[in-house]
Amino acid sequence: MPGGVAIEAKGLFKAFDGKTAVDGVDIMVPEGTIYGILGPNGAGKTTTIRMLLGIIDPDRGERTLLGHDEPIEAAAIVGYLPEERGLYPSMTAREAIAFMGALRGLPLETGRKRAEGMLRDNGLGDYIHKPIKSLSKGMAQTVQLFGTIVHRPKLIVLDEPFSGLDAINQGRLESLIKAEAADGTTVIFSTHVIAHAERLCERIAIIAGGKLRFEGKVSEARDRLRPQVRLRTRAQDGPWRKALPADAVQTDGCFQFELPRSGIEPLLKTLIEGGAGIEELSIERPGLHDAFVAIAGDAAAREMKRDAGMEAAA
Ligand SMILES: Nc1ncnc2c1ncn2[C@@H]1O[C@H](COP(=O)(O)OP(=O)(O)OP(=O)(O)O)[C@@H](O)[C@H]1O
Repeated sequence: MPGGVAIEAKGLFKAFDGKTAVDGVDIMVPEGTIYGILGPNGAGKTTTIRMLLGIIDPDRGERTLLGHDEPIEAAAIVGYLPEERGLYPSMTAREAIAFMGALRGLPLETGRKRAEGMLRDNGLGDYIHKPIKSLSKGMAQTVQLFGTIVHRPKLIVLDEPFSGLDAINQGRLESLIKAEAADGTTVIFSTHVIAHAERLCERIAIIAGGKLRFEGKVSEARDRLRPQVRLRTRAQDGPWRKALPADAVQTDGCFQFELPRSGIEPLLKTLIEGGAGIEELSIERPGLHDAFVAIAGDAAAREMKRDAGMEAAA
């Protein structure tokens, strides 16, 4: 049913051995959209995903997955890539994919045919009958992803799917996610890299320290900040300067300030009439990174950067 809700969760709470991991997370994922769960390592993303899927039960809160109050009942129409990757090293790429499909109820023969098609279409045709242990880490991860979606699930859930992939394979994965969503599949993924969510997602949840900091449209998150104006003038001073906001910052001969509530036109009029000589003017809408900092704070944004840096160095 297009226009429906694939996942709805309210007030999810989970503690392990008395230590709170997730505290009051609400999530609403419209069908056929791409949804991101953003947060630094240890924020509670995996625990949230496990609760949404019914792998673990929340201590408090409710969730509905594809219309099921018991999420595990929807398992056959869900594809889940866990954060811990792993395939049987001796299985061939084709068998690994077909086997994962069979676990979700797909006949083995159908799985094998689809596996061959997916591997060929993605430049891995030579590896159909090769064992997993002969593949690179990125290739093995791609094979596991194919195994996750071979039964053509209605909902794809990917826990940190970009981790461990190089830039080219990350780009391929982004294209695959977009293609699945264009076909009407709902995709939800967790990440500590804001750029992936910014490029792909319609809606996001920002989680830090187990708490939900934001849930809603990416555009709503970005609209929490005022657009930024950059202005370079030929004249350095004049009566027109009084028209600039008091907190305008001047760096390298460029003024930077938030777009005034009155808009840019009254300011432009004063600059033009005052002979300031406009050499450069831009009005930029803040990106998701700036919105993340405003919502979750500098410390959480620094943790995200650190996590991404540690991963690149690994
Ligand atoms: N089974 C468990 N037993 C005990 N503590 C757990 C368990 N699962 C998660 N935790 C704790 O809950 C907190 C949230 O972990 P979670 O794995 O959900 O975070 P995350 O955002 O997915 O981060 P990461 O990407 O590092 O896994 C962490 O402090 C973690 O140590």
